[in-house]
Amino acid sequence: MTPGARLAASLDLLTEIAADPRPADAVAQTFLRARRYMGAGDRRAVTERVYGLLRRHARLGWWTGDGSPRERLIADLVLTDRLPPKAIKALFTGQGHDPEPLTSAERTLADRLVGQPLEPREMPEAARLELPDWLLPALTESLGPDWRAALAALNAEAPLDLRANTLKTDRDGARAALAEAGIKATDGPLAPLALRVAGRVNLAATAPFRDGLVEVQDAGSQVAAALAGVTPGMAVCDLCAGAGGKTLALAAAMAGRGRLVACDVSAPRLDRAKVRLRRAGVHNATLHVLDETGRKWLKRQTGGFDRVLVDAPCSGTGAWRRNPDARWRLAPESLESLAAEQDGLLARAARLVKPGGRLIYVTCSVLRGENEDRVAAFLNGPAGEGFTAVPVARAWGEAGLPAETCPVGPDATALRLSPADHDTDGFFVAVLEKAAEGADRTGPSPASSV
Ligand SMILES: C[S@@+](CC[C@H](N)C(=O)[O-])C[C@H]1O[C@@H](n2cnc3c(N)ncnc32)[C@H](O)[C@@H]1O
Repeated sequence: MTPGARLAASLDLLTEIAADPRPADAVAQTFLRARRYMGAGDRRAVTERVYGLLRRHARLGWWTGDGSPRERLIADLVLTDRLPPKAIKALFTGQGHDPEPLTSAERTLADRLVGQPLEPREMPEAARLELPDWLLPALTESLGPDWRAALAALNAEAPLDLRANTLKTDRDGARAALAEAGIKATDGPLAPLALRVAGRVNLAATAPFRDGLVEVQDAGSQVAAALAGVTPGMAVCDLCAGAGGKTLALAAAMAGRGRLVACDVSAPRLDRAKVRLRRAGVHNATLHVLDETGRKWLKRQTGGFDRVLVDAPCSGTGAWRRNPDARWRLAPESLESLAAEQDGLLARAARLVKPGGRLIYVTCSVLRGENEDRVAAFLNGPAGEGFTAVPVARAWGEAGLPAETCPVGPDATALRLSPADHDTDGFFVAVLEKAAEGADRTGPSPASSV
């Protein structure tokens, strides 16, 4: 494809993303699948341009007066690529697959932006930080004094992290298999099975992926799954399993022994999990769609599990690096309904935990209202009766994670991971233990330390 044709394809994809309620990566996947003629370099160029435009959405919107995808692209070529208007005109020829020539308004826009910075001093803070105005207070309150750096890191490109599948290999074995497939991987942060791949690769086409030696999973997500402290022989329920990212990690920790149940309200997501579990060589997992029948089945499992993982539906603010468009799809009402859903899931999960067992609450949100506040509400309410928060450092050690890498002190009862501080996606994890039968339940209020 010519450089102009790549820009035209980028515009088509951006326009489709703007019109589609699905997340950008799902739209991009469909878009690229329908264009098999595009080579690897073309795909990379188009994806990089479109994701760049999504990461600069508010700033380009400020300069163009919330302009069309075409105006934003023209502004991006001037403000980010620093192309002079003459060079832009040479790309927008209308010939072959190039975009249509610039209109006179578009020429004026390009001329006006020459020499301007992407982020001038007078640009409002929310636009500079690529945030909806209404979300700024909740984010600054949740992220603490370094919130600017935290937000900048959440808008950077994310690396590709893999988890070595211990049902089939170990980290060195996976690394060697990747190297044979031409992929260089280094150790990822915090998680002992994490491998980090430099640059963009077509992992799905490689033998180590097809043979189930590695799975795609952010290192922070690997830590969250590890903190469940699952061991072979346990009964484990992954209540919001989705496409199985954490289910796979739990299965590997169980080494094929014990009972693993993966539930979700979404049948298509569980279908994707089924494919991944098969590829990974997992044979001890059963999947349950939580429709009416599934819910009735689950009710009969009361007190049946050593571990129940609630990887709750959330705002996804911690995963903004991977889904830069997600920030514009959030609404204040959705945060309220998510909190209610999270409370409901915690209550449902609590009933499934055996005495002496644990409930692990995880989100990929950085917002207090979905994290510490939900855990405190649970522990202080009737559903959390008999539960206490386990210190993270204890759960860390029990999970076999090296003590020297534990990011929090001995008393912390919740873990927050972030791109700025830990080089992972943003995650929140709390491990909540149900008192063993006959245990003394008196003691300090467990919620006070969350
Ligand atoms: C954060 S995602 C799970 C990601 C998955 N655990 C992973 O690691 O790949 C949250 C999931 O919760 C599911 N969900 C939403 N409401 C639910 C409910 N009431 N019960 C169970 N699952 C629910 C969603 O369909 C979604 O798949």
